[in-house]
Amino acid sequence: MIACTIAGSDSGGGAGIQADLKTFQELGVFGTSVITALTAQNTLGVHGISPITSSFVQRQLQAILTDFDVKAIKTGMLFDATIIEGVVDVLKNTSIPLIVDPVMIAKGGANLLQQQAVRAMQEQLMPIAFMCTPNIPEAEVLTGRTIRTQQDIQAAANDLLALGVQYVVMKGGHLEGLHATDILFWKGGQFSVATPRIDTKDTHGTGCTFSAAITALLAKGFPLQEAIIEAKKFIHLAISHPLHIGKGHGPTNHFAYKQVQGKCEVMTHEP
Ligand SMILES: Nc1ncnc2c1ncn2[C@@H]1O[C@H](COP(=O)(O)OP(=O)(O)O)[C@@H](O)[C@H]1O
Ligand SMILES: Cc1ncc(COP(=O)(O)O)c(N)n1
Repeated sequence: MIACTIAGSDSGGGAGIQADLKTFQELGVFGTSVITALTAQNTLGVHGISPITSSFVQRQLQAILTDFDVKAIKTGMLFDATIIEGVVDVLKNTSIPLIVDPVMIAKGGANLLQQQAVRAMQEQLMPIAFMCTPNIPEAEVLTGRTIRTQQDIQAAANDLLALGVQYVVMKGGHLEGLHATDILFWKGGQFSVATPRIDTKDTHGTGCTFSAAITALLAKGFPLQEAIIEAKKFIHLAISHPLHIGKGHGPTNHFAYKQVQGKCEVMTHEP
């Protein structure tokens, strides 16, 4: 099985392209990659960004799609509107499921998406996406809402569905509570997955890893809700077995899922 990630490189190896490829590999999927930007990054923060031109992003993507039978594609850091437009231009005529992780701000505060690019994400990328996986701050930017309550989460998900994306996973890592709960929304329904919240500062790359796991599992042919449950196991195990690498917000442990053979309880709820 082959999957593709379109994202930024994290020299520190915990997020971006590197997190995606490690996750694909651990889940038994062959990973291909389109790099949108280089970041000089470690667990302490982003120390520089060098974007790739939109035309070279397109050239990478075309090289992959003209040769490989790619079963699912994810996007991460897209950096600017020209890159988003270039990616949309290539992907709009394919039927490969596209999972959009609308990466905006690194945990250390650096901007990974220019503000002027939000509109391109809303108006061009979302209509061709199968799924998007915003965290709460990203959902706030994409919808212009303040999100505090369950009603706010539902309203924001409805706004995103109205942009044309078929499924929205609202990630709950930034909310408070005993559990980290993520909710899958579609027009007319929802399904949630939760695991106990872990008290840790090693959360660099959690969002990239979770969306990469969903992408890999969809590429393998998992039904959607099972892919979400298994991806939740992957990220929970990656956070709960920290590697203690670096001096800042450490990466998650991509080895953990395979090492414990996916053993992890996920609470599910479908109202
Ligand atoms: N402290 C934590 N304990 C357990 N799971 C977490 C924790 N923080 C985040 N997660 C999970 O990691 C995934 C990524 O979520 P989130 O941190 O919200 O995304 P992002 O990295 O994009 O900010 C979600 O499945 C979320 O529920
Ligand atoms: C190149 C790159 N892409 C994405 C993230 C966001 O990481 P997170 O998953 O922690 O939000 C990052 N820090 N760097």
